[in-house]
Amino acid sequence: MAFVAWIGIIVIIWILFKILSSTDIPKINGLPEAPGWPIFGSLLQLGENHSLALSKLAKRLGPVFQIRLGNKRIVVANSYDSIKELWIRNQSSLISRPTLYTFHTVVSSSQGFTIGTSPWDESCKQRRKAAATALNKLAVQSYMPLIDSESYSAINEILKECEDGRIDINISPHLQRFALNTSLMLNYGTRFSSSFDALLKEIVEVEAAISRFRSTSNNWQDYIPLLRFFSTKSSEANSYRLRRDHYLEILLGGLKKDIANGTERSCITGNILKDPSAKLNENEIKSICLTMVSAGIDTVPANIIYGISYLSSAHGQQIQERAYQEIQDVYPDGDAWEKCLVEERVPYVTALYKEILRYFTVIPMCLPRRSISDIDYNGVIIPAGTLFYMNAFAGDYDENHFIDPYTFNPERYLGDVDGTPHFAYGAGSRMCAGSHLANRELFTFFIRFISAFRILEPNDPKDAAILDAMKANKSLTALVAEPKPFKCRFEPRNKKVLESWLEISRKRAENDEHSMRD
Ligand code: HEM
Repeated sequence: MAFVAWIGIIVIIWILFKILSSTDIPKINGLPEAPGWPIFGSLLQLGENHSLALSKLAKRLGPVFQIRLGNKRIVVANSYDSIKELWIRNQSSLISRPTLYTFHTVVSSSQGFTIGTSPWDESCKQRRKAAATALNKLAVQSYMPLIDSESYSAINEILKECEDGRIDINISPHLQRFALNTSLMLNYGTRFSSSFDALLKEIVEVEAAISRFRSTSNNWQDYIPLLRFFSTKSSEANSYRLRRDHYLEILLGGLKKDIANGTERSCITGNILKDPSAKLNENEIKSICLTMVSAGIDTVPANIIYGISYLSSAHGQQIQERAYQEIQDVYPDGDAWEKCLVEERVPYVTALYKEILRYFTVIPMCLPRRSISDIDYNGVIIPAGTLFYMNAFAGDYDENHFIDPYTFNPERYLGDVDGTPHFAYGAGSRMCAGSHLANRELFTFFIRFISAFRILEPNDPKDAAILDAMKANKSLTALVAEPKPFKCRFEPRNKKVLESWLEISRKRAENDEHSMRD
């Protein structure tokens, strides 16, 4: 009898073990698997820094392997070639996105999903199309006056604060405002006039918090349904959702009022709202607004801030001098300030921002995908419905593709460059829709900044920037890297000339303002 009882207990334990270790997709035959525990899968091994932990596993298991996180089975790609194979050659299969509990059920329950978090369906297709039209080359050129006035105002503020390079300053607030204003102007035709505006602070804080709910490493309840009963995350996420709803209402309400009064600026949402043929309903319009506000809010400033942090170092100063010389060679008469708005003709500065994008890869674990059809990967059949994670940081530091990847070297992007220079914008069918706009923002900013200032190390060495991309990230569990605080000095190269450039941009912004009101 006792023997039968023991058998019964063993069978129950075995069944429980099987249930707790089961996954949405069964084990994929032929693909290496990372070790894991019942219930948790590999969550415990991955810790806070998923990108780094997965890179270490890849050394043992090879560039592509399967991993179990709670009850989800995920295929992870960790090398340049494997990402290209899966994300680009199989892009029609990898066109969808998964829905994850925290972000999709709690954070997004009122304003809908952003484009970047929407599974592929007819509505997502329409929204992506509308966003892509509003972000194509021609459209982006028409937004350059905004980038002109926003970069003018950031540089003007820094000039006022820098005391000709004598004091150490923290430039983050100026650059966050630059990026946020650009997003808000593009989307709603509105802007903040001071870097310390309360609503600006609110938006930056809430978007950063929501970015943490979107990370692959911070939300165990996405993978372990049992935790949803105990987690305090849901109420936290809910409170950020309410705060976000509040400012989105203010922004959209303001634009609708401006349209009613005929005082609106030309902007993406305004154009959609006024276009009777746009086949988008209210929720889809809100989704696009949410996408535009959130997409560039942390990614663009993170790249600019990291870029400046590197340039302030001893090695960065050599890079600055080379960039300055190259700008002088193309524009010997000092008209780079103006010409950068209409053309991208300084290859070294283009190479510089590409290297910033690669070196800092501010979304180290790219936004997740879900496959909609089977994929044959080197003879292994990965079934439709599988989750895919791109370890973009690992791809961008792949020694088999990039020579000396840990060295910051813009020259790697001079001359003939592969069509996929890096994975900072992801890749394939759902690659970043705003990459052209972001590139233009980065180019304009660095041309103007390097023409305006010598960026120098701080007087106090303890405020110096950290140059290792991973170590310089304050928030490893967030979706988007957050630069750790640092200070540097800005010495105007030629104050008189700089003031004359600033005056031209200021006058132009003022005229725009007047012609809009007339
Ligand atoms: C340097 C700045 C930026 C970086 C590093 C960046 C990076 C990314 C990445 C990694 C993705 C996911 C791509 C994938 O799954 O393969 C993405 C998606 C997206 N980004 Fe960006 N982004 C930036 C700026 C912007 C801006 C300024 C906008 C628009 C105003 C924008 C709009 C979008 C949209 C709409 C998607 C979703 C695409 C889709 O799911 O179909 N991004 N971005």
